[in-house]
Amino acid sequence: MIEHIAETGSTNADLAKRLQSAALVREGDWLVADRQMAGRGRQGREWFDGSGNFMGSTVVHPAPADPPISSLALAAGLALFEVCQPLCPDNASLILKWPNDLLLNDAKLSGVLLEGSAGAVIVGIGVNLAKAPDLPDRATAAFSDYGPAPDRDHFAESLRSQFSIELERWRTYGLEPLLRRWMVVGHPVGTALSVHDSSADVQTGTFDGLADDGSLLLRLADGSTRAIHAGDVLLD
Ligand SMILES: O=C(O)CCCC[C@@H]1SC[C@@H]2NC(=O)N[C@@H]21
Repeated sequence: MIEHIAETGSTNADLAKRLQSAALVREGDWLVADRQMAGRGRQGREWFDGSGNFMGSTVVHPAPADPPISSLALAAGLALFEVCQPLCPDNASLILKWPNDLLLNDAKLSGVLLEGSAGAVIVGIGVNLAKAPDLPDRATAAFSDYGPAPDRDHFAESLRSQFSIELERWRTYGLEPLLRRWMVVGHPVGTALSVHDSSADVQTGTFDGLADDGSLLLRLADGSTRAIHAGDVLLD
């Protein structure tokens, strides 16, 4: 089920509140907002409130036999990719940047924020359908830069359905097929990139594939490889 809300602070915060008050938040259900006045991004950043954009959150209740929870980030990215790829203009390229940002012609089209709450994981997704924010530090894109913006409600329904499919695959078949698909639609091996962590440390190198748990393998200048479990990746 998709619940619509006209205006809120953050759909992630709304679901966290419900989980903390022991309200039942069912897996597969989504909360989608028309406006977000305090949208949250990764690493403490704000998420732009773009009217006509998709801004929504859902919940995953981890089961004991599930793959590592951090790998949900990759499953969410794949769901987004599969929904957005058919909407892409022919003259634009769409790739996943680790772990789950979509880049449309190298500019950020969408973001995913995973937050833990009361034993559940909240998966919040924002997609620039109708408007991209002007950001000082990175290029952004919206589908509307290339043609008419996709219908938000139709998009929400496609994403709800595809996310359920990816979640089911993640649970049933584990990470191996997911990682294989990610390698097809993500930035290629050899891509020069830098990883910025929350303490402002920067590591540079080239992409050397994904480890079995979904972490990013970074090849450093000295030829050694380091597994990156979290951080903000910028492609050079
Ligand atoms: O920084 C990122 O790339 C992640 C952005 C995630 C934004 C979405 S919009 C819906 C949900 N509610 C929030 O407050 N944030 C997420």
